[in-house]
Amino acid sequence: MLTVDSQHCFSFILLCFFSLLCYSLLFKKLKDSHVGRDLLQSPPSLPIIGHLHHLLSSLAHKSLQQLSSKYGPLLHLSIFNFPVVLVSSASVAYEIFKAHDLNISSRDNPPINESLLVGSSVFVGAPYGDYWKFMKKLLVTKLLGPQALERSRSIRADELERFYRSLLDKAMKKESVEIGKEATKLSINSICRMSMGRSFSEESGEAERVRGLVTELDGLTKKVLLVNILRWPLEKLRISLFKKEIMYVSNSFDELLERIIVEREKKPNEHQGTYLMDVLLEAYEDEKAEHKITRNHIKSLFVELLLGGTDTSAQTIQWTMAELINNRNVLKRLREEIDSVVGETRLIQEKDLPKLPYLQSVVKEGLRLHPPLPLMVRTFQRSCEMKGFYIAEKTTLVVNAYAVMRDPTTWEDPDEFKPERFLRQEEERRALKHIAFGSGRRGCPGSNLATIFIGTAIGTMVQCFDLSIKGDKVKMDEVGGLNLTMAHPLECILVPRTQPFISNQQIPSL
Ligand code: HEM
Repeated sequence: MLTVDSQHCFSFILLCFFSLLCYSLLFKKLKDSHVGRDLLQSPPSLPIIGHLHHLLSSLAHKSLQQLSSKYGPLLHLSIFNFPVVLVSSASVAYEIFKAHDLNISSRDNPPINESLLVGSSVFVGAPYGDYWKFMKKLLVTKLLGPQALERSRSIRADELERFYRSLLDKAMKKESVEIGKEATKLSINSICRMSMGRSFSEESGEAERVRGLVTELDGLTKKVLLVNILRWPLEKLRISLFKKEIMYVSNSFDELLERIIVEREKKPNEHQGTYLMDVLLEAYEDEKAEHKITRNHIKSLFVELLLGGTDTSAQTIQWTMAELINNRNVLKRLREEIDSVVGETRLIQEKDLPKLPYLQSVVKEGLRLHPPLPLMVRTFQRSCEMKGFYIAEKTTLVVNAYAVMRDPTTWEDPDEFKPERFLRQEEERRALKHIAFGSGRRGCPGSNLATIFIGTAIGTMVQCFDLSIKGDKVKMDEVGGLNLTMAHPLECILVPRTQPFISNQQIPSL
């Protein structure tokens, strides 16, 4: 097995050219059962690598958006002869998620079996089947469903207050605040306490280490996507792409999570049945459990929760605050709503969110313009027809959520930050134009939690502080990667606009 890392990537691509030339001469295309049927339109491509260069481009979602605005919302791409269907409009996304949901409810695991990030133990990449159903049920009942969220409300209230106090402290010292960093702390601490009953210690440096690993993992997402999409040709050629980098981050998480698991195993009765971590450990030790799980299954799930649940919310908080700073009229209206509903004597909390429709619209609009995961990848399990076109089994599906949510045929002024659109038009609220959380049975199970994180964090900053930045406007450039990240992370000086609040937790009637 050949292992390739980033510095050798260019030579690797050259090698691939030659190897795949031989490969495509020696092996037949996947299947020819579509002969005589209508095939999707395919934009011009390069020899052998096909459309791979669009996915390798620094902003893949934009490169694919340009392709679709020129050639149409439903396209056939090929990568080394392996078929990919690209969806870029709300109407096609609607059809695919409604009519083909079961058929596209799997993603294919890439073949670094031993890795916690992309190996055989992952949940996000697990095929739709018994293991996925077992884990999804636990995730919903123990962490992300409405009743679980109700039970963990006081943890989030506590962490929101810690977030507020940290901002207040920096405001008093006139220190600039990196909004993304503060938001990451809020979401990591909340998710860890909600799922394991503990957060990582700041004093021992453990918390900083975890944030560092989440950032490294974030930087790996594009490589992970490539490994995913190139899975079949790489397997045939027995090449393992980016293995060293992926295994380094995977091993670091492994070490950290093993320590936590051993700690808990020493005190088996301390949290029995309370947290997701303990329920999983009970299932791991129970010979008769509904589904036999391994230690790696538990570790992989926690790595996925840390990545999928924390950076996504933190990025959205950062982008949306940047939009508010650049659109002062929206900020003014939002502040008026919060002042009139929450007042100036206590800190906003999540129970206020249903009474704050404009804040909810601001969150939706932030996610519409800046979806943290702009490309969603699935696999067609069986061959099917879509809009009269034939799609072969095992075709990779890429839904460009970024293009769908800026599609000028369905959104008025698609590139403008206009939260009112969600208040004004009933039609705008309908699902599937807004697909920041995906859709169907593999859609994001953390959407309610994410909406709470984003709504309360933005609400706190708008309610409690005036924000200023260097220069007139925040620069809104995106940086390459699979996640939609700000090229110039948002830094603000905060000035308190309310008297410091006493703790919400001490007000029993709230
Ligand atoms: C702004 C925040 C978030 C965004 C935009 C987001 C977006 C997404 C998207 C686009 C998917 C893939 C959906 C699809 O293929 O249809 C996904 C899957 C997932 N998300 Fe989220 N997410 C967010 C926050 C969270 C949170 C807070 C959690 C949990 C703590 C979470 C856990 C997951 C999991 C476990 C999956 C995999 C689901 C499966 O494969 O069945 N996400 N998310």
